Amino acid sequence: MCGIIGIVGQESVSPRLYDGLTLLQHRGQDAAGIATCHEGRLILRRGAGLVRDVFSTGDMQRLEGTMGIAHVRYPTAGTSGQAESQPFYVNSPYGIVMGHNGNLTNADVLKRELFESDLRHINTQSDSEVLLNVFAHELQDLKPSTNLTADMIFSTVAAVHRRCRGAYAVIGMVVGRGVFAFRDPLGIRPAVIGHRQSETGTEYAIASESVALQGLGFNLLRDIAPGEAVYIDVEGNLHTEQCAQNPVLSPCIFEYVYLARPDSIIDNISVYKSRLRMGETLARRILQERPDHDIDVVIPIPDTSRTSALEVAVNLGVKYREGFIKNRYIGRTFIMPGQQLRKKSVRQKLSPIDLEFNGKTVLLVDDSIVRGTTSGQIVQMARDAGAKKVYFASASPPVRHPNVYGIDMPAVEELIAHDKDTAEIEKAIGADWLVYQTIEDLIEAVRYDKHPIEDFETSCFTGEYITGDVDKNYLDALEKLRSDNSKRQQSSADDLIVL
Ligand SMILES: O=P(O)(O)OC[C@H]1O[C@H](OP(=O)(O)OP(=O)(O)O)[C@H](O)[C@@H]1O
Ligand SMILES: NC(=O)CC[C@H](N)C(=O)O
Ligand SMILES: [Mg+2]
Repeated sequence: MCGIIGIVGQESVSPRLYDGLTLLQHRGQDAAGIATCHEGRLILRRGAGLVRDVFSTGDMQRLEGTMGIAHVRYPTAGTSGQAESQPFYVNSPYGIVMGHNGNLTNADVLKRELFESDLRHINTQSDSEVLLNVFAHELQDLKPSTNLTADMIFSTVAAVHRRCRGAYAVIGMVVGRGVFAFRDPLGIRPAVIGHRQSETGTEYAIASESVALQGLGFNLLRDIAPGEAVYIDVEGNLHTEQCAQNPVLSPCIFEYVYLARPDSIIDNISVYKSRLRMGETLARRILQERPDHDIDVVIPIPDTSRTSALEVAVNLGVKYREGFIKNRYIGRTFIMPGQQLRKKSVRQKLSPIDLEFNGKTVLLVDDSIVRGTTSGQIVQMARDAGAKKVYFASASPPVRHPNVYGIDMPAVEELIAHDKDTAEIEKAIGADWLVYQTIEDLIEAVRYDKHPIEDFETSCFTGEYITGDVDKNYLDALEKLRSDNSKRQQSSADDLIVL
């Protein structure tokens, strides 16, 4: 998952793009970029690091213009360095920049086609550069005149849908012409559009999550529909069109479990409320398995599990206590690159308040157990703080399968649950008792009350890949390329080339 944002405004957009990126920082901590357009020129600044580290005051002054796009990156392809930070740029036709959230599952085939038939060169390992070049090729293929129309953008997106597989929520800008955005035909990754009235006219913004629009003073209009494209021309006119043959809204359920901020609304569902309901269904399950439990206190593992843990406590009728304090200067652990860094950061990030553990039977609640990096260490920390017994509950089911749609969990062996049943995982993380949410309850908690979402992308829990093109060969190749081990080797290889 990455974060995307774009604005067509009446006044300078770069300060707002910057602020928007900080509101989307939880979606990507590795790299950031902003591209603006001023007097027919493109201004682009991108680099590795957190938003606050990438842009200097001087950069912000240079990023002039009333139209622009921006991106925060959490890589799922290629490396995490500056060269693959986004937005990407191609100079023809018109000059296009693009930022992408998601992951293409047919990037290799497309890359070959681009080279052999479309005569385009891809210079990185990033699938997003592939996506931009497919877009540019298809737009070029329309033999466009100097007058770029909304219909030409829509025909191009329709062609992108025909060629690309996987997940893509995209923000792009055509230099001097306008900003466009689109979502893949399954709407796996989120994107919303909002507007605001300024003294001189209407401004539009598009972002991965509504929290970014809200924070910038835009009113949420709606989600971009799966398969739909949106184009806001430089005059500020909004054009929209459905560009897919058979769109079926199937958002990634992990957005609700962990990825998104709780104060966002995705596909008309409040992430916060879905997490509260996850707590309710999890408590129901706990009571089914242990009607006569002896839990003294429910303790969340900050940050993301707080909302669900609160509702677990309320529904069990047990005290809720903040037993771990989070160091506010450390980011999200799960999206850090490399297991060593992730492991080290758990103890730097969380420290226990001993008196909440001492002599008590505690129920620790987390939103998910993926590699088990957090849960294993946290159970030990609870014991070291004097807990009598340590129970553990996960607000989502066991993560047993790689994700190929924009979450970097490529190697099945790295997932703690891949070859274990619940009793074995319980043992591996050192808990006295472990309970998981079921997939049925998770879906019920997110969908709630007959919400019209037809399907969810649930592959990391179920192994069912909704795009229908992910088989064992694909997963084996992905694992070879992107497991922690191979990434370590790749980055040392990169260093050699640079030297
Ligand atoms: O089993 P693991 O591989 O450890 O992954 C799961 C953990 O990682 C995430 O926390 P993270 O620290 O990334 O972010 P948060 O502060 O938003 O909870 C998630 O909330 C779990 O706590
Ligand atoms: N997590 C994402 O959305 C990643 C986008 C893209 N696949 C990249 O690696 O840059
Ligand atoms: Mg967490």
